[in-house]
Amino acid sequence: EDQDAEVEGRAYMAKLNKEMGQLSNKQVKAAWAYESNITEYNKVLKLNVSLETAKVVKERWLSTIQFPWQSFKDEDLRRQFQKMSILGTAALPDDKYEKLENTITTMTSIYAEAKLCPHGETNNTDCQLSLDPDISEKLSKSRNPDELKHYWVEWRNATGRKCRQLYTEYVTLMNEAAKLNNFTDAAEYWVHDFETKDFEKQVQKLWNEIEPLYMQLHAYVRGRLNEKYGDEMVPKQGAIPAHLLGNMWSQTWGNIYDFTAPFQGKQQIDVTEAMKQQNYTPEKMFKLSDEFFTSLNLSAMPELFWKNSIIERPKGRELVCHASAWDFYDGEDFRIKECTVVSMEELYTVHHEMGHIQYYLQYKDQPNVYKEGANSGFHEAVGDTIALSVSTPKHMRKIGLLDPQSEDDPQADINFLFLTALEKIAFLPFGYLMDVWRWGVFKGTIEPKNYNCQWWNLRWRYQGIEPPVHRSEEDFDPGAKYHIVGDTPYIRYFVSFIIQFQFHRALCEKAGQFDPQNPTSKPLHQCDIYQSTEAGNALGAMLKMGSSKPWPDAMEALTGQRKMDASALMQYFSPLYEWLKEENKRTGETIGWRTHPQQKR
Ligand SMILES: C=C(C[SeH])C(=O)N1CCC[C@H]1C(=O)O
Ligand SMILES: [Zn+2]
Repeated sequence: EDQDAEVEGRAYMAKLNKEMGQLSNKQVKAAWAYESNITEYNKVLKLNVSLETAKVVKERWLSTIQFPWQSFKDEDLRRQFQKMSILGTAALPDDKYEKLENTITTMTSIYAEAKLCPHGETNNTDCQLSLDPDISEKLSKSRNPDELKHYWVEWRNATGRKCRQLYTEYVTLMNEAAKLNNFTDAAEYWVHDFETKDFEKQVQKLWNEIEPLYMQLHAYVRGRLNEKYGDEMVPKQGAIPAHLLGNMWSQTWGNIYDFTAPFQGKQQIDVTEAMKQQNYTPEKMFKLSDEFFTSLNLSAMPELFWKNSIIERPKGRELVCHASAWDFYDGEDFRIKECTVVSMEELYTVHHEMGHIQYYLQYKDQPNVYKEGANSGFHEAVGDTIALSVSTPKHMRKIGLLDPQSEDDPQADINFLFLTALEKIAFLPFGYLMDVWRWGVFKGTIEPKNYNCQWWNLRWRYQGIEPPVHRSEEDFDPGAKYHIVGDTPYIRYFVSFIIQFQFHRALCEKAGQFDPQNPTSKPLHQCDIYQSTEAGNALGAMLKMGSSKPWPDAMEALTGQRKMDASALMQYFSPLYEWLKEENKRTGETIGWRTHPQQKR
């Protein structure tokens, strides 16, 4: 009868995939309606659909686990059953599931609707500044430490501080759900998705390999900040004050390129001004990205995408502005929601989100259960990999955002590598510590009474930054970051920032723009795979797999490697690494940060 069970199991799974697709479509539609227009009505609607869906999913799960799928002969059918046998948070009893959904929705709304008063205004009447675009622009452009401190502190008062209790409840419910799925805690449940034993060890090892490069970048940038803001504000051997790095969370430092660039006076490589002069619009940015993908013989965005996406902040309503890409699981409806501003930084976010949509398009004919990235890091890496080609001065000249005769001298080359390092290397410790903190919280090694203190210990230890003002356990600074209140895991971005360089190296090889036998003949950081159908076909073949095979198989299909490997990233940045070591030695910079977080007065 085993044979019959497998025959029946195959028919059952085919039907289940179809039904789960329809359920997902319904649930995503309700989530989209709410996140693109935050009203009480849409919140209730979204919650009801979630509850209803969870009930059906739990019922189906009870049938799924009846099958003797572990003994099925067909490996692929076993894999589908194995994935469907993990129920997730729907395993919670109805009232707790509703509480969990409500808690996440409430925290996300607090974050999305937060408004601040302008700095220096005494009459606090028109406090209507929102994160996107107003406050982000202040953090990016202001060179006034008091103004930067104002927005840094007030944002945390308006978001994290208001979510501390909610977050504690969220953690309890997440751990209950994890246990109902036979995981020790929610950390194990989240890490399970990577199907990689000793996953935490592997990412820790990757960070250790990259840390020396980060330390050199940190020392150099601190030197420039010390020049600009003085010894009092930026001690030469201390941690960097978090509010001076051009970003609300100090997670990427590209916005302070202007006064930190190694060779000043070189040709401008921040193309934001050129975009504005050429009347770039959000639509033009998306069309530019679409054309890059089609130049690789990958899929164009379908008409429905242009019709249903929201690519500019709509007026007169509240919405979740954090950029996102949506699969409606019906093979036709794919959308991006992004409060796009015209800037170079945002052009990369556009490519990032378009990479998600391209992945959805490539695996749209997979069974529903496989409509996901080989792992969640793969999904975050697609758009960024393309953006590594787009960002090259060579490509920017090709599309007219850099003037053609601009010099191609070694100093300009270092400047470009430095700008990319401010985005990619500066990010790595942040991308790592976000879930180190959350794994600790879920495991219970970080208790509610130490949430904020432990957060700053990690921020100090891995990023070498410190808060501009005293922090206490009245604050809840992790909650000032979208992914924490939005229940979105983050180690996926750390994985992405490693593997995107492996993908880039493999694609550049296929495009004839990199020779592994002679890596310096065509430097990896100057490679642009634009219009290479060899590269595009190889990328498409991997994307089409979705999660139908364990991710090492997908990685091998494209790169020939089966492991995450920092060597591609180190190869890409090696000219900068050498320059930074030389420069820091020449100027006598201290590498690292000695002083412990000073208790700010
Ligand atoms: C753009 C997205 C949506 Se998936 C994002 O959250 N990212 C992209 C890079 C890191 C991370 C962040 O903003 O913190
Ligand atoms: Zn993403």
